[in-house]
Amino acid sequence: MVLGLPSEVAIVWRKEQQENKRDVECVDERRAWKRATTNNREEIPGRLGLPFVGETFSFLSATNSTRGCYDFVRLRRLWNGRWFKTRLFGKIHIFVPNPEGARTIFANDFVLFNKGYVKSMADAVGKKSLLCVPVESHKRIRRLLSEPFSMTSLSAFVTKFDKLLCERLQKLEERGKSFKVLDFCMKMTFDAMCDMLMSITEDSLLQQIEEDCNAVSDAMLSIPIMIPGTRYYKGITARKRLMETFREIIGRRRRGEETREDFLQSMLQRDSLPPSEKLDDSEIMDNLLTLIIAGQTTTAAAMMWSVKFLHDNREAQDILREEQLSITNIKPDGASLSHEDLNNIRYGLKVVKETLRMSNVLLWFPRVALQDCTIEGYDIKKGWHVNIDATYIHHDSDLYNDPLKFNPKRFDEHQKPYSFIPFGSGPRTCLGINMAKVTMLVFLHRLAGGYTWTLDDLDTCLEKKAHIPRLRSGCPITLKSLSKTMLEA
Ligand code: HEM
Repeated sequence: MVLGLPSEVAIVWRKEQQENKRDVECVDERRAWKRATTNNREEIPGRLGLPFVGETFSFLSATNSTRGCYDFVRLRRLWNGRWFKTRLFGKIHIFVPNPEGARTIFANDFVLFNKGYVKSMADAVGKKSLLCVPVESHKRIRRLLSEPFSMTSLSAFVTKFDKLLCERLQKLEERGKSFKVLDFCMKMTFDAMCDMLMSITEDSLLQQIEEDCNAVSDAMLSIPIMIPGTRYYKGITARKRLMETFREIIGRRRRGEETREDFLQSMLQRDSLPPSEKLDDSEIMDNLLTLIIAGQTTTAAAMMWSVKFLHDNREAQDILREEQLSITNIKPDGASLSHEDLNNIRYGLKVVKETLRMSNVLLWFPRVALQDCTIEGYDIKKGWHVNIDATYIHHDSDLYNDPLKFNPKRFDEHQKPYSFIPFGSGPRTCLGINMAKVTMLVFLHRLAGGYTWTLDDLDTCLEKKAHIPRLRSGCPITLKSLSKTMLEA
């Protein structure tokens, strides 16, 4: 296979996964035949390897390669069929490959399944984080956090994000130099989120918070030993600094020295309400940190993939551009994008969905079985890790015609339930789903509606040691304003 041509699909394993599908189906057929003829309840196949170690080294090796950690899953499926088990870091893992299995898990979240408790994660983001709290607190905290993320509450965010984006894109175009889309989107999403959450706009403070958030994020899946120099140590120290900063801001607001219209203010306004209707300070602070970490890298990676996919698919890019121009052409020059305008970006929304389907920002969603149970006829033991394999589901040719093709129009039709799950589903559905969508829509609107771009590095390798698939190159592009492109044409 020749790599690196612009017309090619970005990631090798995607293509290979598809090519391997027939082989995987053969393995599945043989197993189905065995099941039918022997009348035995079949075990999930797979290699557990040595106690504790299992296949951990193969997993780490895939994670450390430019093919990304999903390559580990792809290969095992090829050997074992669609359902397989493996042992990683001492725990048995099952990868659940279909919408029916996904539905069973989502529908029983907190009852039969829960997120696995990882000590380093709770230490880093905090025990009161949505990612770590038990079911009773989760319901309350989630309800109270949700309101500022509803579509109607995001209007102010849309206007601010649009303004910031326009300024920064214009500067980059005027400079005329190549820049990495990934870095640009990481900064954009981080700055916009800190503004929306706590009205922080000062550069030096933003930089400090970003560095600390990155350290916390790195510590989330590290070995929890407090030795100076380790990822865990750096993360915990960064967390302390962040909590101090958040505490100071909360203090200033409480003393009336500062009032803003932002997420934090809306939480503090509940101070006089009964405990069930408000968050305490540690809940507020842990979740401020959680929102930044959960929202920044995911959204930025998706934005980067949209640029790559649109570059490789000129037809989709042209349709998208036409739609954006039809919106800007009827607005006064320089007018901001309103929340209502976003409702008219219909093709753009399909581009967002297709980007999320193809890029699988979160490759799989991990859960632990709280008791013995069955999923799709397979016995699952208490303590096993069951991973909803969104990547496989999103590339299954039984669910998506020609799944490797970037084809936003496929979303003209409704998808089968649980076959499109980039934001998960059930009680743990992504809290930032609306924010992620509007961020991507505004970005696509301004980028395709104002510029053309060249991709300056055709390398399709993935970043090493990353759990979110991102191009190793960072997707460098050079912008040209549409007016200049038209003059030259
Ligand atoms: C394209 C961008 C995004 C994607 C693909 C994404 C995806 C997801 C997924 C799949 C889950 C559920 C995981 C599971 O079931 O285990 C999730 C949870 C979550 N997301 Fe997002 N997310 C994105 C952006 C955001 C943003 C912008 C925010 C916040 C501002 C955010 C905050 C959260 C939070 C707090 C949770 C945990 C919810 C809970 O456990 O109740 N996400 N996200």
